[in-house]
Amino acid sequence: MTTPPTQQTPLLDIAGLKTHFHTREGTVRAVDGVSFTVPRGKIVCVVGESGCGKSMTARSVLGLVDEPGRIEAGTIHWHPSSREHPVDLAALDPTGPELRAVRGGEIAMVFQEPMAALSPMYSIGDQLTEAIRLHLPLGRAAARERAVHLLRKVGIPRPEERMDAYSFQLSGGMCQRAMIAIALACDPALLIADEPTTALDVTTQARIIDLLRELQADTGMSVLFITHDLGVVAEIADEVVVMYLGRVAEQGPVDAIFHDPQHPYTRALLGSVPRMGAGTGQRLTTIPGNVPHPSERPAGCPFHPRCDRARPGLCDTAEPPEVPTAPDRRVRCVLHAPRTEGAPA
Ligand SMILES: Nc1ncnc2c1ncn2[C@@H]1O[C@H](COP(=O)(O)OP(=O)(O)OP(=O)(O)O)[C@@H](O)[C@H]1O
Repeated sequence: MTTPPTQQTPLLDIAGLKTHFHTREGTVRAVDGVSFTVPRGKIVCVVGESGCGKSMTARSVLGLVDEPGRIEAGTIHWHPSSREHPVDLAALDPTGPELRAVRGGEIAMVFQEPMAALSPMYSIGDQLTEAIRLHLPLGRAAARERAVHLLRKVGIPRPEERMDAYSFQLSGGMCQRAMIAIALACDPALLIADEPTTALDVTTQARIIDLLRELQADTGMSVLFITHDLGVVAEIADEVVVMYLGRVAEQGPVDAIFHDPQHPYTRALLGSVPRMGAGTGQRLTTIPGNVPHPSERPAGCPFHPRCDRARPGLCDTAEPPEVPTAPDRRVRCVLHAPRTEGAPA
């Protein structure tokens, strides 16, 4: 029996994903039981402090986890409309042809450092044309025409001339636009953007965010956007996944997360950034301490040593399950866990 995806079928469905690194010092549980979905035509932002496992979650989707890391458990169901059946990307050989075809063809990725991601040895046009011809059956002239069209689409002025430029002749913002053009070369159903604006100045950052929003609306693709910056989340997200130490602390629609954060970690993150319209007298707070290394995960809820609402004897003993608090929201905190003996009212 065939099951073509409907608009309600998630494009990407990550369930119980565990990606660990087996090092000489011990096991680093970088991603430790992450579950969330990316709906069709939506922008999902994964947010959290450095080291929470955001990048490793994204890299796991594409089989780009470096040694000694590997996916230990979980599924990553991928169901674009071009496929009748979903495929579990976690079960594919990361170096095999099936995942290679998905990478860059059905799912594209842009990274933080556009200068480093582009080769200084080849022109922008050559790199773009190669990306197009790798996945589409186009001749040289047609691929070049598509390349110029893509450069224009990502807002690069005089695209015909820029085809011959090298990355070192372009600004950081222009390089990131070129990277986005390469990512769009094959009309991906999903674009994974890992901190794509972090290395750029604030004005350029805002322009790239606008561009990604426009491209998403224009093409209908989904975007999985990795960032530590809640300002960026507010600008671009439809849905938000808040990660802490390899797990999802809270997830839900962007308005709900910003107006009614339910996990103390989300509240603390929001308390550390200025809010628009809140005036000049607003008090910003910092989250005490640092994210522990995953190999030194605290017992119980991993956030409890930094949490202003932690209950001794409860939060430091058992980690609460992730529970729904609304049809489209989930949170992993004892404050929202089903009542158990000894739990706070
Ligand atoms: N090759 C590796 N060997 C061992 N541990 C690793 C390796 N790569 C990443 N890690 C660990 O995995 C954890 C998660 O890393 P990840 O890059 O996903 O975090 P992140 O939330 O994306 O942070 P950042 O914003 O700093 O990139 C970190 O504690 C990191 O030290």
